[in-house]
Amino acid sequence: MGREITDRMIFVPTGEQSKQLIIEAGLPLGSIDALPPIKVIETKMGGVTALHVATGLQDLGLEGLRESLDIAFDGADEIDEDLNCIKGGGACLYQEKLVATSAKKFVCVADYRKLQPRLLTAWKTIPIEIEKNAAPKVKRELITLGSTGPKIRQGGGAKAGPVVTDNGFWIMDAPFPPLLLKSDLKGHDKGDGEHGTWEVHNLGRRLKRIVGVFEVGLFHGRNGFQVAAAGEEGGGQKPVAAYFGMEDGEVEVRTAKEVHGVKSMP
Ligand SMILES: O=C[C@H](O)[C@H](O)[C@H](O)COP(=O)(O)O
Repeated sequence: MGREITDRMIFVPTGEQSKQLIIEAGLPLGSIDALPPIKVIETKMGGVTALHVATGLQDLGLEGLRESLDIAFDGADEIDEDLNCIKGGGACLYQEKLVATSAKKFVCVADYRKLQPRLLTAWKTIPIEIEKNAAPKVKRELITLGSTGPKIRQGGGAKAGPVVTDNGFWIMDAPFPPLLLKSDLKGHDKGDGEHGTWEVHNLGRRLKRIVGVFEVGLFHGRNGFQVAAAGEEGGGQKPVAAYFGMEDGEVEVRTAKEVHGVKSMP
């Protein structure tokens, strides 16, 4: 893509690292809270004509709507056969989820080691962003839900004490047994933790309900195709496609099988 095209695009980062990459490449930098308005309205106030774009105070008055991103690209720590993802290995999960769900299409790019039949196969923990005062309570609840030995991520040699995210929160890495897909569910096991097993979507929703949890590093539920088919704006947490760099240098592409419209899912 030449400069004549990229200069007319806006690049929105998912964290500090990608922000620096965009700046260093000289690409137009945008921000997720400043996407262009869908329409510009002209109004008169006190005889003065003003262009009311869907920004700032107009948005607080819920009068404006912003454009969705056309496409979001990101990596993942693990991806299963249904394109559910674990993200947050680099502690950036919230902004990544914000960008993915603001994009009509989220495309995942990863190497072959990230592709596993089920989540929590090679990557053993779910990164969960938490408010630090809630850490003991969140840990207790995670253990109740079946997590064995959830731990607050430490900065190691780079920082004394816990890793602090871009949002000022901590990361709790929670191990769980490998997560089931909906197609795995049979008999009495609903994948709701009762039999020691969780289905991805069930666990993602359950973790998000814990008070003190800011965001969960499971990307599950709908993809962008399903959001569009439901007549909604924006995107889903799951990628519409994943590109895997294989060991032999080839690229394997997996595209989302679910394209039907589904409402009221994350
Ligand atoms: O917080 C970090 C993100 O979820 C990354 O996308 C993920 O950890 C994969 O990173 P990488 O492609 O560098 O292995």
